[in-house]
Amino acid sequence: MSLPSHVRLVEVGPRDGLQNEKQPISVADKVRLVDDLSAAGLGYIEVGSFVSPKWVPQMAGSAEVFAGIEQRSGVTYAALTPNLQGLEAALAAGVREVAVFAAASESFSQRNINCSIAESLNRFEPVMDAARQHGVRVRGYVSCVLGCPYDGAISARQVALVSRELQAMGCYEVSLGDTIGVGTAGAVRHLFEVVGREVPRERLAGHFHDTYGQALANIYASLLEGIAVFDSSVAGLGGCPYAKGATGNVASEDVLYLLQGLGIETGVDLPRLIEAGQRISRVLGRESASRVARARSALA
Ligand SMILES: CC(C)(COP(=O)([O-])OP(=O)([O-])OC[C@H]1O[C@@H](n2cnc3c(N)ncnc32)[C@H](O)[C@@H]1OP(=O)([O-])[O-])[C@@H](O)C(=O)NCCC(=O)NCCSC(=O)C[C@@](C)(O)CC(=O)[O-]
Repeated sequence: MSLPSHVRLVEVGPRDGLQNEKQPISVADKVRLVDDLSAAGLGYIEVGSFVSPKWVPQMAGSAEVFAGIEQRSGVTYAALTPNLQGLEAALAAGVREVAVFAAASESFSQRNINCSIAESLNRFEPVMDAARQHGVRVRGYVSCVLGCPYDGAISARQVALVSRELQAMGCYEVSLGDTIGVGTAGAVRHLFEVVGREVPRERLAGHFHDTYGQALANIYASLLEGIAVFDSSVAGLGGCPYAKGATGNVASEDVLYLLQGLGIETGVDLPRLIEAGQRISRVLGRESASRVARARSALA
C-alpha cells in the first residue's frame, strides 16, 4: 500500500500530556499552550477533559481553559467526556467536539473509568444521543490495544470488537491507543489488519506512547497499513495515571519530522511547534522529551 500524501495530527498534549502532572499548572499556561499549538498550524487540539476532579485533578480547570483560548477558525478544540455529566459540562463550556474512551482490557477499564467494558459502552449511549442532538461530533478511543498493564496480552480481535461498537454507536473515528507503549511494528500491522475488517481504515487513528521507544516505528507501520491520523503530544508530554511507568505520547515534533522526511503534508510548522514544546517544558521545569527539539536546540 502506498503512503498517504496527507496526515492529520491530533495534538493531545494539553490533555493526555498534562493530565498526569503532579504540579499545578495554571489555566494561563494551559491557554498559552493551546494557542501556541494552533499558531503552529495544528488543526485538531485536545484541550482538556470533563472527568471527575477526584480522579484526574489536573483537568479540573478545563472549562476555564476553553473560555480562555483563542478559537481559530478551521481548528477543532476537543475534550474527553466519560459520561453524560461530562458531556453536559463540556456543552456548557461551548465545546463542539468530544471523545469517549473505552478500553480493550477489562482491568484497565475498571481502573480508568470504574466500570466494565460493556458498562462503559452502555454509558456512552446517552452521551452519543445528547451529542447528536447538539450537533457535536464524537471521537472514540480504545486503550490498551497492544497490551495492558494489568491483563497483559490483548487480542486484536477484542480491540476490533470494541472499535466496532464505538463506530456503530456513532463515533466518526476510533483512535487505537497503545497506552503502555509495548507494541512493535509487526504487531501494529496485524492490529490494523484485524481491526480494519470491522472499521474502515480511514476511520481509524493511531495513538502511540513511546515507553519502549517504538512509537515512530509503529507510526511508520501504521502508515503502511493506510492509517493517516495520528495522536501525538508536543514535547512528548504525558503518561497515564492508570498505567504505572507509562511515558508520554510520542512527541509531535518527532512525528512531524518523520512525516516531513516522507514528503507527507500536515500543515504544521516545525520551528513553531518546537517553540511551543520548549515553552511548556520551561513551565514544567524540565527538558523537552522530543528528540528533534533537543537536537535543534543543541544546534542553536
Ligand atoms: C468516569 C468516572 C467519572 C466514573 O467515576 P465514578 O466514581 O464511578 O462516578 P460516579 O458516577 O459514581 O460519581 C461519583 C462522583 O464523581 C462525580 N462525577 C461523575 N462524573 C463526572 C464528570 N464527568 N465530571 C465531574 N465529576 C463527575 C459525581 O458527581 C460524583 O461526585 P460526588 O457526588 O461524589 O461529589 C471516573 O472514573 C473518571 O472521571 N475517570 C476519568 C479517568 C481519566 O480521565 N483517565 C484519563 C483519560 S483516558 C486516557 O488517558 C487514555 C487515552 C484516551 O489517552 C488513550 C490511551 O493512551 O490509552
